[in-house]
Amino acid sequence: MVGRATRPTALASTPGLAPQPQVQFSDDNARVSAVLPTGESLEILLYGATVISWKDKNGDEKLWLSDAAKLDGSKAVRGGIPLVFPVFGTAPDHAATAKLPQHGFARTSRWEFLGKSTSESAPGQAADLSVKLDFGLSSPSLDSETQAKWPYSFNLIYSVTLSRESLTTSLVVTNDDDKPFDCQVLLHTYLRVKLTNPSTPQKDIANVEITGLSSASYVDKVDGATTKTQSSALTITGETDRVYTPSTPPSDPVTVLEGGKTAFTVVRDNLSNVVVWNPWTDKAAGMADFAPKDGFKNMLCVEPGAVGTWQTLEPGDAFEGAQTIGIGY
Ligand SMILES: O=P(O)(O)OC[C@H]1O[C@@H](O)[C@H](O)[C@@H](O)[C@@H]1O
Repeated sequence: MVGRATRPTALASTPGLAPQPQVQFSDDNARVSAVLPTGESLEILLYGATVISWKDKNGDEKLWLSDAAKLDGSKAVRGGIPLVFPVFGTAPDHAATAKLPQHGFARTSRWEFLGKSTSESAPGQAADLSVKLDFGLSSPSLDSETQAKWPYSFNLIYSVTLSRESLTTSLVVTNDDDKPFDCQVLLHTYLRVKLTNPSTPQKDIANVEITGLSSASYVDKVDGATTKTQSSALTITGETDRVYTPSTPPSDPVTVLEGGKTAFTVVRDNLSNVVVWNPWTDKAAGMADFAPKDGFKNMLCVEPGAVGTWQTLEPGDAFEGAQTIGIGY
């Protein structure tokens, strides 16, 4: 296991040599943050290992976080990137997970910060660093109530890598038990829709288009869980809650366009589903931690996951899934 990292890192200097740029880093035992020498930054709560902020070099926030999100560990965070494990939604008909709350317990458990590592994008490119932050959660650290509801021995390692143009989040689930277990995982990413394209009159979700899902089948959760096929680019014009199973390789990006320009690309690794969610007016109004109430116009959840079926992990087996979100304009 990687040791705990030390507190704020400053520029390193060697007598006679110019200081080498380094990643600024802090850990106050509740949240961990990192800033690259080039200005990009990241903030992660230990509660849920929830990424709550990701900014580009200009300080522009890339993730949507509700103004009313609870950040004190009393409720799953409304925004950022909550982690869904071991069940997506609820599964009343799946005996082993039936007792768990919506989206499982990973997003409401306190994770351990395992450490950080930095790397150069290319040898000798010291100014072009990326940083990887690792977090862990395993069965003994769950509260007794949750342990009773899901009595399996498991280990989760969640790695969040910030580089100049992208954010990668990767989850490894290991079965440490002597019996198999079933699980689902999902990276519940709230992208911020901000439209900085000056030629676009309406600066919100009305001008967003999602490509890369054409011809994918999906379960439409707002239409009685019927299965449909996406015919063209997806636009958001009302409550949207869909579980896509693209037939294209996970490395083919799902692209979020704002006013015709690429705002985000989402590439999956070993995750066969993409959930697209926007609560729209009524659902947003019904969520106490959703603010402002018209915030649905500035957010879009694009959630890579493995949720269409159960991943059955035999003792000692591991499952790994990841997303890389690239920044467009
Ligand atoms: O309110 P929660 O538990 O954070 O869930 C938010 C949404 O998460 C999405 O992933 C689900 O598809 C939706 O059905 C759900 O409403």
